Amino acid sequence: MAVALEDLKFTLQEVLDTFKSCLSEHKEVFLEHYVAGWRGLVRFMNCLGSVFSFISKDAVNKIQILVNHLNGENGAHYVTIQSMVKYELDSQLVDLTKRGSFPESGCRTLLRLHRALRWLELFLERLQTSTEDSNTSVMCTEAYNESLAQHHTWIIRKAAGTAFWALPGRATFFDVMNVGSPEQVMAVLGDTLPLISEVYQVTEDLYAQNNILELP
Ligand SMILES: CCCCCCCC/C=C\CCCCCCCC(=O)N[C@@H](COP(=O)(O)O)[C@H](O)/C=C/CCCCCCCCCCCCC
Repeated sequence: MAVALEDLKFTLQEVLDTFKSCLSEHKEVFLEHYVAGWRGLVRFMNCLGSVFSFISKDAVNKIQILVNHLNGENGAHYVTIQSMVKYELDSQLVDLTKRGSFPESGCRTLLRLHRALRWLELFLERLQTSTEDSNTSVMCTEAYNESLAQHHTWIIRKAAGTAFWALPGRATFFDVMNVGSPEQVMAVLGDTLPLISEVYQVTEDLYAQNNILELP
């Protein structure tokens, strides 16, 4: 039986390794590794239960759009996020003010994942400073309200808010990360966070310089 990549067992270490290989020495972000990082995260979410499947589906859909660009005839332009942005803007392949001809542009699709990466950064920051009594649903909701929620419709915010209450407690959450004791989880989080933050910031700066942070 064929098993989808997203259904394989998650280890946080793998995601760490993927984000490590995301940045070139010139701070370019390799799209292939960026997408692989998201695939790892979706695997993690799939371990948390079917209540998250509407989120997972959207993420998988966006990952697939980017993979299609990477594997398409213009794939050479999609090696890094920088080359993708330049190519799509120079070739006028991006809807800049309202949705129209290019609903699957790499720039708008990646922007959605990029905003979600900010949620992840904020959530992991909270996890890293959490204690045994901390509530994962509260941490997740706070991180969401400070980031992604601002870009979502009321109905999505409600659905996401409801799903967050189904998150397992901190101990189970750490188990699913599959890296060992809580101390080891903290150590891996300490390694992971700066990498994720750097990838986020490089992408944010690139989008800001090109004035494409609000693509429809
Ligand atoms: C290291 C381990 C700890 C944390 C692991 C977290 C794993 C999270 C994995 C995936 C996160 C999902 C990313 C979701 C991308 C959402 C993109 C988006 O904003 N899409 C909306 C806009 O798209 P367009 O309509 O403009 O094309 C779309 O409307 C969204 C639909 C689905 C709902 C999205 C809710 C996002 C909640 C993100 C938090 C996930 C919480 C997971 C629980 C751990």
